[in-house]
Amino acid sequence: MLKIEQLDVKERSGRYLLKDISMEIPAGRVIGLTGKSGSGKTTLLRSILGMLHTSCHIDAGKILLDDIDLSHLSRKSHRELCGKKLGFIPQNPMTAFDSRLKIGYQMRETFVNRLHLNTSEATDLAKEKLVSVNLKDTDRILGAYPSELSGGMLQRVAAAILLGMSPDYVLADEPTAALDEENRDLLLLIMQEQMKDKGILFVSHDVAALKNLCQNVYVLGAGKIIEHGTMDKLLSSPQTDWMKQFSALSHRESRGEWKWEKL
Ligand SMILES: Nc1ncnc2c1ncn2[C@@H]1O[C@H](COP(=O)(O)OP(=O)(O)OP(=O)(O)O)[C@@H](O)[C@H]1O
Repeated sequence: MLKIEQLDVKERSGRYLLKDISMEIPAGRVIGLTGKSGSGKTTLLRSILGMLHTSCHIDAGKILLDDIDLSHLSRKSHRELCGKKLGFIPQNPMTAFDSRLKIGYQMRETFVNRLHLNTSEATDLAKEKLVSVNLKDTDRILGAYPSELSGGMLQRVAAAILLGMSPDYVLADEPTAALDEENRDLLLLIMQEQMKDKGILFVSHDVAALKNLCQNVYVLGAGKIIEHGTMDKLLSSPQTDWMKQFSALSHRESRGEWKWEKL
């Protein structure tokens, strides 16, 4: 279980970026996180990953990963957990890759260093996982530089690395936001079918994805949890202004009149 208990995060001036956040992400469940732009979603993911900017710090509370408290770990110990216990799917996969190195080198190095495989085992694992995310032309993908692949392909390569690492918990930061419909559906299917034993925290504004994938959804507003429940309940009886607006827009979207833009 990944459990967050009464977490407060402050920036240097003393302003709270997160206040009294508590949530549970059990293994085998997908928990949604949504809310207005600037409400603190990325700050929460960064807190869990141990990647807060130096101008911010955890001021109170705990982040328990199977009983290890991450809130007081050194960056080095945190990094060791990342990959094996904790994985991340970024919004923009381009930022996850080194543009100067071929995909094959980056996949192999990750598997060699993190899983202690030899080069040939790492190459085999890379190929197997690329095929599992429907990138079947593995030699071409492994031989390509990141800039030679589309955003959807890179997002799938990032998913293939994650599947190879097989961490227990996955943090996904609006992973479908930059994808076309086909790649979006494919990524959601990969998460649903191939990551079904993981605990996933899924940050999104994608109503259909939140509805279909998540058992429980938390709504953040100005650094606090302002609502939570199933997506169906949040949409049918929204309590806060933001959720009322989100619900109204999502109804229009489902009739094909509206495309998502950040509220
Ligand atoms: N390094 C930082 N130093 C100080 N304040 C920060 C820092 N990073 C983010 N913030 C502030 O923290 C608040 C939450 O930002 P955050 O990026 O977590 O929101 P978000 O919900 O992820 O937004 P979006 O949906 O636009 O990605 C904002 O007020 C932002 O200005």
